[in-house]
Amino acid sequence: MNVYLVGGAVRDRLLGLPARERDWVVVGATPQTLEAQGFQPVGKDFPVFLHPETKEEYALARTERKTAPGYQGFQFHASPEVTLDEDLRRRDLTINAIARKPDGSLIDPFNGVADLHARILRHVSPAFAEDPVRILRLARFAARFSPLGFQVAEETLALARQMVAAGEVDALVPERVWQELSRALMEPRPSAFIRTLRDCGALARLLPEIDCLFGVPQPEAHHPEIDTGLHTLLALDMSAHLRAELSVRFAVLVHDLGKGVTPTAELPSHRGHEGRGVPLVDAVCERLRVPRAPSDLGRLVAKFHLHCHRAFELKPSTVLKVLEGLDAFRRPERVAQFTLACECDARGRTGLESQPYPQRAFFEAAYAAAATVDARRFVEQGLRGAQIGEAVRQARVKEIATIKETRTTSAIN
Ligand SMILES: Nc1ncnc2c1ncn2[C@@H]1O[C@H](COP(=O)(O)OP(=O)(O)OP(=O)(O)O)[C@@H](O)[C@H]1O
Repeated sequence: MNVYLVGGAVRDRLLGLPARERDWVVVGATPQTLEAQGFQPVGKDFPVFLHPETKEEYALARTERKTAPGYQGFQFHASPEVTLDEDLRRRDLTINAIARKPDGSLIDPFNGVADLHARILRHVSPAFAEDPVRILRLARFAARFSPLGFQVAEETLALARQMVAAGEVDALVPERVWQELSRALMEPRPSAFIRTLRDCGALARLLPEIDCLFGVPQPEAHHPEIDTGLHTLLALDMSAHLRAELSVRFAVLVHDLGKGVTPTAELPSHRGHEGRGVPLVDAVCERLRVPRAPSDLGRLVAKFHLHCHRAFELKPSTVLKVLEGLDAFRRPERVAQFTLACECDARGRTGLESQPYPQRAFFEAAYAAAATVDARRFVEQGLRGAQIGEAVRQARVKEIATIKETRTTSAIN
């Protein structure tokens, strides 16, 4: 049997990037041969084994054939007769289909090295069309590698377009879409994921609420970039620039969905878009089965982002209402997440990328002050039931008012 290093580890080393997980492909072996050598089988769908010591993944060379739409519709064929070329042929991109022998020499039947040098994301073979998740992977690699100058090959985009037109992406199960979307959001340029999906028509099928933001104007005075879709992309890349966690990036993606349903007669103004956005965020989250933390934050940022921008104009009681809306007194981490998403929104505008966003510190300080109010004080004073809640609220408002005053005074000084 022969063993080759494949996939991301080979690609990233050629790009001079830090090493990540190593995947191996085994040619000329049976599951029994590997098990006899101490490899442990993992997963029931794939012929994959763990190395007895390194615990790295070794997959038997395999071919696969689509039998039905969707995730489960694949038939794998792994046998000692499957060649390395056959295994590489069913991989997604040429840059992911380079193998390295233990002696360091490369086997590169699909010219992945040339595409690495030319900075091209190109599909390996027509087999690409058999699994629609490859479109999402393509877009995700664009999000990762476009800062290095990578572009999607025209022929790959054309193939992706055909797949979308044939209804292929409609068969994707929500878990696979969310898995790719959530990974793509964590890449250095998440906007390239959305752009690639848009370029091949997949965005309209998977995230129509985002797709319809493109071409929707906003007031130029607030948004020099004008287009709502473009603003969303700028805000998203800002979230990557500020190294935000997943929930924040997802919230940034969906914060302006309400602008997609503004009545035409009201454009370019979007009065009330926050409220209109919430049910759309719900729809996306339900459809893609988005986990609780990002979906909750997405809803909250859609609903309250203008409050954050206007922090200094708000009455202390309104600041408290926002904090309560965030459930901040039980979920304190929400304050930093919410305000960071709002900063990405504010700085995700052409020419305003470096502007300061003091609203964040203000909200944090207002929360910290309000959180010092201790209900026990009012119990000791003899208050009962609803009276306690009201006293706590008033004390919190007072604390926030003090913060507001100091912040305003220091701004004047
Ligand atoms: N759906 C797929 N279709 C075709 N090939 C795939 C698919 N998923 C994975 N591969 C192949 O398996 C390899 C390993 O997959 P994996 O998802 O670990 O990505 P990777 O390229 O190692 O990148 P990452 O850096 O994200 O781990 C890929 O490089 C690719 O060759």
